[in-house]
Amino acid sequence: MVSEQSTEQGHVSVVVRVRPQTSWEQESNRPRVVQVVSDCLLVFDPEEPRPPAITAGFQGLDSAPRRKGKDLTFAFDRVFGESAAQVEVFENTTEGLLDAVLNGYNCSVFAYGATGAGKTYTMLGSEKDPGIMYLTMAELFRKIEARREQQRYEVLVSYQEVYNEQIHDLLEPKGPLAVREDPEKGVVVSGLSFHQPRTAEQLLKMLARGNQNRTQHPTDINAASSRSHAIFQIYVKRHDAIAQDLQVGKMSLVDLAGSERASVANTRGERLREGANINRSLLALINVINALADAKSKKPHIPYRDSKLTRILKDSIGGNCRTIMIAAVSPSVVSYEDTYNTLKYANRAKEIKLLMKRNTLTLDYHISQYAAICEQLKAEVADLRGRLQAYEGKGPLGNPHGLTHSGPEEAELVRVKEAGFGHPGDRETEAQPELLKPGCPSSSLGGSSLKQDSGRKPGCSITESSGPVLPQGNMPVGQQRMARAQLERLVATVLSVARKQYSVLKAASLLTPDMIMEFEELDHLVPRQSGEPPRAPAADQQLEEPHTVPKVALPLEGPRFANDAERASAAGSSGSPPTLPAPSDFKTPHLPTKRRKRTSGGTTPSGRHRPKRQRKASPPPQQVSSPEGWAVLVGADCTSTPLVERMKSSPTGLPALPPCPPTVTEGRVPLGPSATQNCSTPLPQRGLNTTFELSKNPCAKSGPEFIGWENLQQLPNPLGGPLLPRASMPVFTMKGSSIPRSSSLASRPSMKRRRQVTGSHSLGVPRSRIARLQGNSAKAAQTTDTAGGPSCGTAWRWR
Ligand SMILES: Nc1ncnc2c1ncn2[C@@H]1O[C@H](COP(=O)(O)OP(=O)(O)OP(=O)(O)O)[C@@H](O)[C@H]1O
Repeated sequence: MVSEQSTEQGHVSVVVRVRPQTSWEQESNRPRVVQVVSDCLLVFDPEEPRPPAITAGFQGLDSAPRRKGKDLTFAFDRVFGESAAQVEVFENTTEGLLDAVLNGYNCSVFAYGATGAGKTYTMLGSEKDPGIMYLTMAELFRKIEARREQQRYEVLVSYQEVYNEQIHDLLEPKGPLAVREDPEKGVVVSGLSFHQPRTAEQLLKMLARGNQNRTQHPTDINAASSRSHAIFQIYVKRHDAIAQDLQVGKMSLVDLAGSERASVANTRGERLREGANINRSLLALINVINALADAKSKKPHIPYRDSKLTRILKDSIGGNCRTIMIAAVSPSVVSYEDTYNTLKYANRAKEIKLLMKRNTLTLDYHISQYAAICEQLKAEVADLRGRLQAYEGKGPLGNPHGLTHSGPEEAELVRVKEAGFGHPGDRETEAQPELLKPGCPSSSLGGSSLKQDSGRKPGCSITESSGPVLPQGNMPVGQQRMARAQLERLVATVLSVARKQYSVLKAASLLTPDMIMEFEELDHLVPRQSGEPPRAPAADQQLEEPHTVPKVALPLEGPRFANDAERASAAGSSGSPPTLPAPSDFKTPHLPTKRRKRTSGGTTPSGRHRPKRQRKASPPPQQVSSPEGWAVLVGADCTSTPLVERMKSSPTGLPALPPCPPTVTEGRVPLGPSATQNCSTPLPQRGLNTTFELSKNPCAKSGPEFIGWENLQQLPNPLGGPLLPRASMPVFTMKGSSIPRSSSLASRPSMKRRRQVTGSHSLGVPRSRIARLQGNSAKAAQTTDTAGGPSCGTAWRWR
């Protein structure tokens, strides 16, 4: 692919070279019809008396206007008189193009003129007096040598002729070659050989050999008349060591066959046919020149296809090609008409406009990009190797990831690390894996959730500050106790603030039943969070070996209290922080009714409108077997409540660390009453063990300190069954205020939707990475399936 980087405008340069008279012209004392006035001016057929020098051998020139001078003045870019040396012509024409060729431009030099006008002499020259082709190559090699340190060049040459409308390779003669146009390469002569001369001397030999293959035949005008158009092309490929680009310049040196008049050249037979083809192709060239000169539009029709010559030279005449036309003329009156026509066409060619564009192969840009990509891939491979070695070094044999537990959480943790989140140098992703705690769902580790540090669900990282918390699976017992102590202090602080708020609101009579309920919940939950020693062995086991905990139903809640006083007494005796003062105006019997109304939408007893609960995405709540008994409604999730919003906006600025409800499961299928709650109640027929598991979080515990607000938090069963408790309804949630107050359950569908979205989104990031690590992808996928919707942080975001 060739790109065009820079352009230059200009016109075709036209120079005229007047050859010296031949010996027989001198002997015949023929009058001159060309007078060189200056380096740029000549006068054709000047008005001056000429002696009648027509001899008997040149009857064909009798019609030449000897007496009647045209006296036409032509101006060209350069005019070389009869005494001009080859080097002078070269230095004032082709040499100026060499730099352009070396910089990736196309250039061409044509020698145009009548037969015997000196075209071949100018272009090829002789061994003693080499012409432009040789001088060009010699200078080209010299320039390349001078630039050797900056750039690296390669030179290729080809030499072909167009004879009788057929293309022949002059350096490797074979059959006629076909010409075609390649959309990327331009004009291509199929089968044309390219050669790489190392020195100018090699090139000179090549030219001599090629010229021997060129079709030449003597005519009356030229004893060595070239019967073909010779095209010598030089390709210069430049490799720039700094810019890493590749530029290819092409120079075409063309020695056209001379137009001839059969009557003058006295051609017959084959020579006559040759002359006809020569003239036809030259006519096509003239038409091309005229069309290019007359081109007004951007895409004029140029009749390149009228001849093989013009087809080959399509990209070497005007346009994107610095072009120099060397018009060779004879000064003798014998070539009066030919000289006149040549000067006219040369003068016409001056009008051809050029728009030179540098040819740069974009391939080299790709190569430079490949180099960068290779370096990037190398770095990535090295990084992956290092991480793999780190995993292998940590873990026991057969467990390359250093996991002591085979639970899904570790697999998830590994998956996240493998997904690149722990990439060195990435501060955000470096820190995130440390925030991971076994039990945190996979979805919380996704890209989006990683960016929202605060989005982790409470309990996933137990810390008073924002410092990282090591996964408990790897955390020593001492550290776990310290973390727990921090949690207790934090919860105690939060509880204190809540109490103050409660008192203020109560004094201002601003408490609503929902708020009361929420404070009650807080009061209920906090003691369990705030450091009560775990009672159930399973709970301790969860802390240290969370992945060995079997999936069991949650235990029953603690004993019920008949009233607030009893509840407060029980809480105080348990050693937990004092509970909230029980609202005296709290009427427990009202709440079931209120709940029923709320679930069906409409208006609450207080007159506020409550949105209708969206049951569609919510799993069916567990039916309670007995009105007196509590079943843990694990489907309740951590959703936002106004209390949290108020606390977040509290002047204390304390972080609202929400307690965590018992672990929820993927399906959010409510857990049936456990044996300790109601041994006679059969468990639901659905696969509880596959859908429920206990949270490692101490807040998941339920026990004696659970304040019996059964009536307050009973919810109507949509199936018409007994009322459902919402004991596990979280107090601190993260959702925005758009969620209706006290609508934790109502927000469950949205939570589920959010979880689904989060899960898919977050998993989308690692998935592509995992694809590279086949050995772990299946494990990760399995993890997602088995623990995809569990407890903490699945869709939790701090807002
Ligand atoms: N500048 C010059 N100085 C000396 N001799 C020249 C010069 N130009 C041409 N000649 C001589 O003129 C004769 C014809 O020149 P040349 O063969 O180059 O003509 P031509 O244009 O190539 O003719 P044709 O088209 O038939 O091939 C040759 O003998 C050549 O040596």
